[in-house]
Amino acid sequence: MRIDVEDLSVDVAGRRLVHDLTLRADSGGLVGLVGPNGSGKSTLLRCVYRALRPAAGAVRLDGADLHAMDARAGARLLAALPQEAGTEFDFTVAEIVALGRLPHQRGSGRAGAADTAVCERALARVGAAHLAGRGFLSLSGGEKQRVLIARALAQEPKVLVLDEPTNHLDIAQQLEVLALVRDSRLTVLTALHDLNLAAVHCDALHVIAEGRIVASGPPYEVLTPELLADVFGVRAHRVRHPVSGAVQLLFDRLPQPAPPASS
Ligand SMILES: Nc1ncnc2c1ncn2[C@@H]1O[C@H](COP(=O)(O)OP(=O)(O)OP(=O)(O)O)[C@@H](O)[C@H]1O
Repeated sequence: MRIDVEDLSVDVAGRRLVHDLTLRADSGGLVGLVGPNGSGKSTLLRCVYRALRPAAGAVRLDGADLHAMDARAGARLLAALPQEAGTEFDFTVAEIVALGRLPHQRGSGRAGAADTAVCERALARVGAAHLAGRGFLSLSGGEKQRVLIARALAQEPKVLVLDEPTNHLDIAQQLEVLALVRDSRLTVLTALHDLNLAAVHCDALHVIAEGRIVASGPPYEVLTPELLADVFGVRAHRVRHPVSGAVQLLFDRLPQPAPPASS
C-alpha cells in the first residue's frame, strides 16, 4: 500500500510546525525521515498516524484520504509506534499486544483464539514471547519497545509508522528491529536519528529542517558532507566498511570560530 503525504501543513498550539510537505512511500518501501531535534519529524508522523489533523493538505493510502476514514478502518490499515509510547496502567504484555487486535474485532470486542494466535506470533517475531505474562511497567526500555512493535504487528496493518523505533535498544536489537521491519514487507515510514542505520536500511531518505523537506532521495545521494554540515552542523567523513564495503559516515564537530582574543 502506497503512502502519499500531499502538501501537508500541521499547526500545533497556533504555530505552524510542518510546512507544505510532500513525500511518498511506495508499497513495501522503507522510507526514513532524518533531521535535527525539533525539526518537525514527530509532528509530521503524528499527523500521518492521525494524532493530529492537517491544517492543509492530505495523507493518502493508495489514494484514499486517511483523515476521512473512520477510526477502525484507518487502524486496520495503519499501525504506529509513537515516540515514548506506553501506558500508565500495569497491563500484562499479552494484554498490551492484544490491544492491536481491537480494530479487527466486532460486536462484543472479545478476542478469539485466532486473535490470541496472531498476538503470540507477533510477540515471537520480536523475540519477546517469554515476556507475555510480565507486567508492562516492569520491563526495561528495550523490552517495552519490542512489545510495542509486537502490538503494531498484531494489528496486521498494511502500513507502519515508526517514530524512533530503535530508541532504548542496544546495538544488536537496533539491527534486529530494522531487519524485522524490513522483513515485514509492509510500507514503512520511520523517523531515525542514527544516520548510518537510516542509510543502510532505508530505500529513500527525506531530510527535514524547520518543518520542511530540504533533501530527498537514495540515502547516499542525500547524506553529503555539505548537507550534513548545513543541516546538522557536523563535519562528516565517508569511509568504507572493511567487510561489507558499505559507505559509513563518521562525524566530528565543525571547526569552531576562535574566541576573540582578550586584551
Ligand atoms: N504541543 C506542542 N506545543 C508547542 N510546541 C510544540 C508542541 N509539539 C511540538 N512542538 C515544537 O515543535 C517543534 C518540532 O517538534 P517535533 O517533536 O516534531 O520535532 P522532532 O524533529 O521530532 O524532534 P526530535 O528529534 O527531538 O524528536 C519543536 O520545536 C517542538 O518544541
